[in-house]
This record gives sequence, C-alpha cells and structure tokens, in this order.
Amino acid sequence: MGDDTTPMGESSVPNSNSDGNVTTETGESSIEALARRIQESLTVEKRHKFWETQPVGQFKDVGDGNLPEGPIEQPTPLSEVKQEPYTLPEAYEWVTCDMDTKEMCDEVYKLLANNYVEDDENMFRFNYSKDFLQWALRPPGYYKSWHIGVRVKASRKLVAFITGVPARIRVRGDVITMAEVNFLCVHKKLRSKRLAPVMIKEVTRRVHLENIWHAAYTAGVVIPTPIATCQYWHRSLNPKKLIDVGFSRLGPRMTMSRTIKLYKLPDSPVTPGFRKMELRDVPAVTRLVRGYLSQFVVAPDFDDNDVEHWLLPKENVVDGYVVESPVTHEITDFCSFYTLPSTILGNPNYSTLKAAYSYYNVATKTSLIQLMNDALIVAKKKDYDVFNALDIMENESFLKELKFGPGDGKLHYYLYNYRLRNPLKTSELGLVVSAIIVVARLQSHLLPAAAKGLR
Ligand SMILES: CCCCCCCCCCCCCC(=O)SCCNC(=O)CCNC(=O)[C@H](O)C(C)(C)COP(=O)(O)OP(=O)(O)OC[C@H]1O[C@@H](n2cnc3c(N)ncnc32)[C@H](O)[C@@H]1OP(=O)(O)O
Repeated sequence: MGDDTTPMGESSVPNSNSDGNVTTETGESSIEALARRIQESLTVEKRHKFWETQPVGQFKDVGDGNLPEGPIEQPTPLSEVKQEPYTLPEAYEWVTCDMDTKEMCDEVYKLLANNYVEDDENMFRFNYSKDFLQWALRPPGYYKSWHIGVRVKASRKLVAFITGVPARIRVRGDVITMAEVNFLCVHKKLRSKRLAPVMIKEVTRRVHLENIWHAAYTAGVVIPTPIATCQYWHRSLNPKKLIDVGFSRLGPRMTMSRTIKLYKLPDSPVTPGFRKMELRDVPAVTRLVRGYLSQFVVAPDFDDNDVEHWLLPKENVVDGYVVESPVTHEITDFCSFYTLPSTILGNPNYSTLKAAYSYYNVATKTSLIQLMNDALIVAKKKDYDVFNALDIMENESFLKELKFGPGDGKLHYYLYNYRLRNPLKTSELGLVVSAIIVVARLQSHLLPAAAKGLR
C-alpha cells in the first residue's frame, strides 16, 4: 500500500504536457518510462522460460524500431494444429466447463472466490458473481471449448481454470478477430508447478482450432511485453467503510467527518434526460460508442450485438445510462460501469467491498466530467463503496476533478502474436476488458488540493 503521507505531486502519476503527451514528473514520456522500467527489470529479474518461447514482443526488442508492426507468426494450416490436448500430470484431467449449467457455474465460482486475484497484502480478493461470470464468458459467438478447467481425477475437484472469448479488436486500421483471455487461476496449493504455461498452451491450441491466431489479455504482472501500462484510480463513495476495512487511510490533518463531507454527492443525477439504457437504445449507443472508440489505437470493434451483450444493463453485473435530449429525444451521451465486489479477508465487521468499475463512456453534448459525476451519483445511490477507473481513454480529464485518488495497482495490457512498434500511451488505449485483473487500493485518501477547498 502506498504511503499516505506522500503528496500526490510526488508520486509517479502521469501528467499531460502541452502537446498532450503523457509525461511523468521527471519529464519522461510514458514510452520512455516503460522502456526504462523494462530495461531495469531485465537486469535484476529472472528470465521468462515460457514467455521467451511465445510469439509475443520480447523485452530485448523494445525500442527496436526496425521490427515490423503486425502479426509475429503467420497462421499454420488447421490440419497442422495439434489435435489432442496437452498432457497434464497423471493425477489431473481436462474439463470443458459448460457455463450454462448451475453446477459448473458453482464450481468455477468457488475456485475463483477462494483462489483468484488478491491485493499485495492479501486483504481483498475478487469475488466475481455467478451472473458476472456467465456474462463475461458468453458474449456473441462464444466457444464453450474455450472455457477450460483442470480437475483432480480422484476427487473430481476443479483446481485450475482459463478462458477465452472471441472479440474483434481494431489495432490502428486493422480489425482483427482475437481471443480475450481471462480468469487464469491455479488453486493455491498447486502454485509454482508450471501448470499455468500448460493452461495457456491449451487455450492457445483451442483458439487456433477456430482459425484465430491473436489474443488480448491483461495482467497485474509484467511479462514479455506490455503494449501499455495503466494505473487504477479510486473514487471513495463510502469513505468511512473504506477506511474501516483498510482500503484507504484517513489523510493527515483530516477528520472522518471532513472526509465524509469531501466525498458527498448530490442525491440524483444532474444532467437533464439522464436515464437507464434500454433495449431500444442499442443502435444509438452503438453509433456513439463506435464513433468515440475510433480515435484510439487499440479498441474493440463493437456492433449492435456486442453492445446489447456488453452494455445493456444487467442487474448487479453491468449498468448503462444514456442522456436523451428532452427536446429532440436524440441519445447524446452514454456512460457505464460494471460490478465486481471483493471479499474483505479477515475483517470482523465487513465481508464485501462493493466496487463499480468504469467501462465505456461517451460524452458529446454534456461534458465528460458532468457525465461521470452522474455515474458516481447513481453508483452511490446503489450503495457501491468505491468507483474505480483506469487512466485509459480520456479518463484523465475527469479523475482529479472528480476526486479520484491514484491506487497502488498497475494493469498491463498485452497482445499475443501481434507486435506494436512502441508501447502505447494510456490515452491511446480504448479497450476495457470486462474483468479487471488487479485488486488495487487507494494510495492516499486525502486529495490535498481538494481537501484545501474544505478548510
Ligand atoms: C492465439 C491465442 C492465444 C491465447 C493465449 C494468449 C495468452 C494468454 C496469457 C494468459 C493471460 C491471463 C490473464 C489473466 O487471467 S490475469 C489473472 C491471473 N490470475 C491470478 O493472478 C490469480 C491468482 N494467481 C494464480 O492463480 C497463479 O499465480 C497463476 C495461474 C496466475 C500462475 O500460476 P503459478 O503462479 O502457479 O505459476 P506457474 O508455475 O504455473 O507458471 C509460471 C509461468 O506463468 C507465468 N505467469 C504467471 N502469471 C501469469 C499471468 N497472469 N499471465 C500470464 N502468464 C503468467 C509466469 O510468468 C511464468 O512464466 P515465465 O515467466 O517463466 O515465462
């Protein structure tokens, strides 16, 4: 966890310079900073025995402007793709997880609830709901064969999991069918036995069998080689609980009552025409989102079916709101967030942290700041404790203004079998994976500039 006495300006939080380039406090561009971090980690870190064998950008090639952008390996004929699954140790077997059945959903839910991502200090663990898992794993055109588990033969216990879902992702001008790979999990008792590389190779094989040769994924760990590294920001909605459970700390010279006052929000959204998205809004939202995402270097290529699946509200999974002009009835703005609670480990008073994660947001008539303030207002009304956002897309334009504070978590984005010449600035990324991979906590609860206004 970060040091709560660190003033915000002294962290390595990126700023924008006058050209709109993201720079750190030392004046480095984010690309230079990433290249430097990778070089540093190379000198002190181990090699990556598995990742060095894969068609991904390699650390040694960072900054080599001579390598071409695009696919690293060409597709092989389907007849040459390995037909049988990879071999597992004798005691284990593969299972294709049918997420339509309640029994399978329960098993996957339990494996993840007990073994999935935790924060560095093991205080919180993601607790994806079963509804969320079904949503994340069954988008249009999904393949059951890409939902892969490993069981112990003797006990039938599910001990590992990895998934892919199909996604059309645009990289600059090219729309590429990819797998979005997620939910890689190995039971705590089976860690460090090199099971993860086998899981990754098996999902790769099954993706290849569908004639798909690229993938996108995110992780909290650095492996060869991120296309971008983002930071989480957190907006307290229920500061007292966040402090009580150790998600954040009371800032220096702040009292609880001043902190509560600092984060107070109006009772209802302020933008006229702000309402929940409905099925009839899908074409308008698709138009808005497609138009907005076209400015980013890497972004999903959503059609109406994707928007209906990913953005139409589903209770306790995903929320979407539109602004409908009271005069013309045109849909002018859209915002969304998804619901991903975390289990609070070992706290006698609270068991769950209810977190909203900013998803896709498009402001054309109102400002992005006002739109996101309305998103915060509805999230608070629905009893979320915290609203999280990455510093991707145009999010930096509202984070500080709306009293988000930087978190201690970094999220790295990756492409499989696709090379980019240089790492991207976070503002060039237009992709939010539906399940974020880092449990991050607020570095400091106090926003010195904002708090000053209260004095
Ligand atoms: C064309 C289609 C392609 C499809 C595939 C695209 C690629 C998809 C890639 C997957 C995207 C997943 C996206 C998500 O879901 S990210 C979420 C990951 N899950 C968790 O963090 C949950 C808690 N942790 C665990 O369950 C385990 O620690 C995991 C399973 C993560 C590793 O298990 P374990 O700790 O027992 O390790 P090992 O001894 O078996 O294996 C060690 C090797 O595994 C490499 N490793 C460790 N963590 C990750 C990671 N998050 N992404 C990629 N590689 C990872 C590691 O660098 C090392 O390789 P190398 O450094 O020696 O080379």
